[in-house]
This record gives sequence, structure tokens and C-alpha cells, in this order.
Amino acid sequence: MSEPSHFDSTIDIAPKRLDVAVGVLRNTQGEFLFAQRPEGKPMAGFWEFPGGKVESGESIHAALARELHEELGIDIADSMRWLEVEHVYPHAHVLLHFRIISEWRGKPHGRENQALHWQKLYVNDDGTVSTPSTEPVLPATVPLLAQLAQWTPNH
Ligand SMILES: Nc1nc2c([nH]c(=O)n2[C@@H]2O[C@H](COP(=O)(O)OP(=O)(O)OP(=O)(O)O)[C@@H](O)[C@H]2O)c(=O)[nH]1
Ligand SMILES: [Mg+2]
Repeated sequence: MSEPSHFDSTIDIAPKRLDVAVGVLRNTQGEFLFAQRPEGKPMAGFWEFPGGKVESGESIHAALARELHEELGIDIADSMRWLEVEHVYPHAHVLLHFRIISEWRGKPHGRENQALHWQKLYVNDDGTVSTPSTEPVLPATVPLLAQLAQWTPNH
């Protein structure tokens, strides 16, 4: 058996894990929508996929629909579960729920003073991905870019 007292003290200081709904939007040119975290937020200046924290009682899809409306002024009817990633930052312990969005209503615009950019993904010789106009990308999101770069839609 493990030593419970040791683990108990670890749990006491660990930040509570937050669920975050994240949207991957791809346009017909094969570019992905990135947003830059504005001044005043943790990790300001880093680029991310739009999204935010899931509120109590909310489904992941509902949280994403709300966040995309608040942050980008777009409306979605559907989103497709893609994958989950857990990451511990100094400021937060997050469980990121990435979802693919293939249709939306409205033209995305930054409603929270954040810069937006439709960015192509460039695969380097070593398999890493460059996003020249949207670097740095949040560390938990970087490993997913290589998978997204392989994504060839069937339309
Ligand atoms: N939206 C988004 N968040 C991400 C990504 N990758 C990643 O690690 N995160 C982390 O997930 C958390 C999202 O929280 P947030 O601060 O943006 O949440 P929010 O939009 O609800 O903001 P608010 O609390 O100011 O209303 C942050 O800790 C952020 O560092 C990503 O690609 N997109
Ligand atoms: Mg957000």
C-alpha cells in the first residue's frame, strides 16, 4: 500500500483541475484559427485555439458554444469530440477537451481584445510544426499541431 499521508499533503497544495472546452476551426484554405491571449490573462501573448473554462453543470459542447460566442461572435450547432489533454501549469491544472468545428455562423472577430489569425501549419523535417505568425503556442497545445497537420478533410 502507498503512504497516504504523503499523497494527502500533495493533494492539499495541488490546484483543482479545471475542464476547458477548446475549438479547432479550419477554413477552406486549410488554415486554423488561433487567438492570442490578451494582457491580464495568465500566459498573455501566447497563442491558443479559442475556448475557455466549462462552468458547473454545463456540457463540453455547450461550454464551447458559449465561449465561441463570447470570444469570437460566432455560433455553432455542432462540434465533434477530438481528444483530451491534461496539463499542469504553474497557474492551473487543466483538462483540455479539444473539439473540431466544421461549420459556424458569423465571421470570427476578437471580442475580448485578442488578436486572431488564420494560420497554416508547416511540418518541419524533424516532425515539429511551425506556425510563423502565431508563436509561441500554449505548451499543452503544441503537441497536437503535428496531428492536425496530417488532417486532410474529405471535402
Ligand atoms: N482556450 C484554450 N485554452 C488552452 C489551450 N491550451 C491550454 O493549455 N489552455 C489552457 O486552458 C485554460 C483556459 O482558460 P482561460 O483562461 O482561457 O479561460 P476563459 O476563456 O474561460 O477565461 P476567463 O477565465 O478569463 O473567462 C488556460 O489555463 C490555458 O492556459 C488552448 O489551445 N485553448
Ligand atoms: Mg478563453
